[in-house]
Amino acid sequence: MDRIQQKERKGHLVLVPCPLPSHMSPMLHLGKLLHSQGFFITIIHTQLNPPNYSQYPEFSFESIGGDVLLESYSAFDGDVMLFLSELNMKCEIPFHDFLVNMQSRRRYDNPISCVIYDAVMYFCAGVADHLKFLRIVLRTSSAANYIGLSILHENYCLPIQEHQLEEPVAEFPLLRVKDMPLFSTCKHTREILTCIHNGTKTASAIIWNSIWCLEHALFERIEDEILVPIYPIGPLQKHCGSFSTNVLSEEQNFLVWLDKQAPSSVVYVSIGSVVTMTEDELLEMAWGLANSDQPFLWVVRACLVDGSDAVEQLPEEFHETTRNRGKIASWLPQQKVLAHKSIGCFLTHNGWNSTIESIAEGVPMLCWPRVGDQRVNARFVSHVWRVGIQLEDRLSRDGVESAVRTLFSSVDIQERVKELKKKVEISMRQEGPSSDFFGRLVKNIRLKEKTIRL
Ligand SMILES: O=c1ccn([C@@H]2O[C@H](COP(=O)(O)OP(=O)(O)O[C@H]3O[C@H](CO)[C@@H](O)[C@H](O)[C@H]3O)[C@@H](O)[C@H]2O)c(=O)[nH]1
Repeated sequence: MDRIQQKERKGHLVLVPCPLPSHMSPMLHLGKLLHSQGFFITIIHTQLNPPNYSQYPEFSFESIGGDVLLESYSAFDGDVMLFLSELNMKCEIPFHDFLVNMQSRRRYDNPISCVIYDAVMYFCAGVADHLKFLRIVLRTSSAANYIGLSILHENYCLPIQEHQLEEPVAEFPLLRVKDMPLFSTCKHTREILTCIHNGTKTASAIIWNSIWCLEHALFERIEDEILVPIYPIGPLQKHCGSFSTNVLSEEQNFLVWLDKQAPSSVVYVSIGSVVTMTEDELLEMAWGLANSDQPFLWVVRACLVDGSDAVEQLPEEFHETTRNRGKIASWLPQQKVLAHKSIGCFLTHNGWNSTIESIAEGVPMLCWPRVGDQRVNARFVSHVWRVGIQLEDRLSRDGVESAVRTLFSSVDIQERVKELKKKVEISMRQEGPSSDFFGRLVKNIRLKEKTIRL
């Protein structure tokens, strides 16, 4: 039974997640947290990757654009900018109609007090402002990525010359030019970055799925520049540990296998939910793991290698060599895996969720960034927080083997990541920064609600 009864709930928040799985999940976690503070929560979603209603009985759901068909991300050949452009164009009118409809019913129903939307769903800004709804942005990537994108946006001078790649970025020397979060240069890129930035800078507040102890200097820099209150309340997935999803029985088998491995010995390998690799990279990764002599647990999604079943492309000789110490899964409960005592390192593409999940569990990283913000995150992991090693250059079996060996023998890196894990734990405690920022966020929304009612 809910601690707060339905009739006692006050304040109605409309949450608009982006349908990509790694964006959807932080927003749903945020919804759970806000619901625990007595708000009504309505989740707006598209027909693409709709959330599973039965896992969230406490929320209301509204599907917008019933007959507006959205193509899946893969139809855009991995071009996130083209995907976002299409997504925002198709959602704007249905979302407007939904809010107008809610406004006309406001005398009877619990009126909406605020729209909270993923920064990349930038159509929400114009609609909410036009209809005079309070709006707050959720950012699901790092503060460093935000700064990198702002610099790109203001100094748009692509394409970057080859000889500049190793140079530090003048406005942000923690990054080299080649670490900048460049996305595609599709004709909409500039327009999309402008929309995302303008929407963020003019919001009432920004919620960040990041952690004060990791990026406080950057948050201060951003706040000075844009004068919008920032609430770094992450890692959202960790706040909601108690709400963790069920583990399927086939996934349970992998956890049982982990139980049998030596402490801190297993290399966990995953490159997230959308990134793909070539057949050549798959083979180099496989032989690098095999030659490292460490046990490994590897997430090989069905669509990991474009156009064919990735597992079938692994040679029989590889399976033979690693039979007793390697496991391949199509999907795993990643947070549970990272928290397992047998995990010794995470070979990751450094998506932001994976990066903070790894830090939160004190697991050092082998960074193999592919696109966009992953390069920024990898640079911070390897050179700012110094809790990992980056695989530079073309992926090779020797590179993977030698990086795994170096990481397992680096006591410094292991100690630093354990220290960082402790700082994250402190952040999440009742008086810690993440909890404190969350408390302030709730107060801010309640205050604004009152102003709106007056
Ligand atoms: O077997 C698996 C593999 C992944 N995950 C989860 O899937 C999420 C993956 O998210 P992330 O690490 O952020 O990677 P992507 O799916 O690639 O995320 C996209 O969105 C992120 C947030 O904006 C960006 O940082 C990335 O660059 C972008 O590719 C994480 O929560 C993982 O725990 C699982 O639960 N099981």
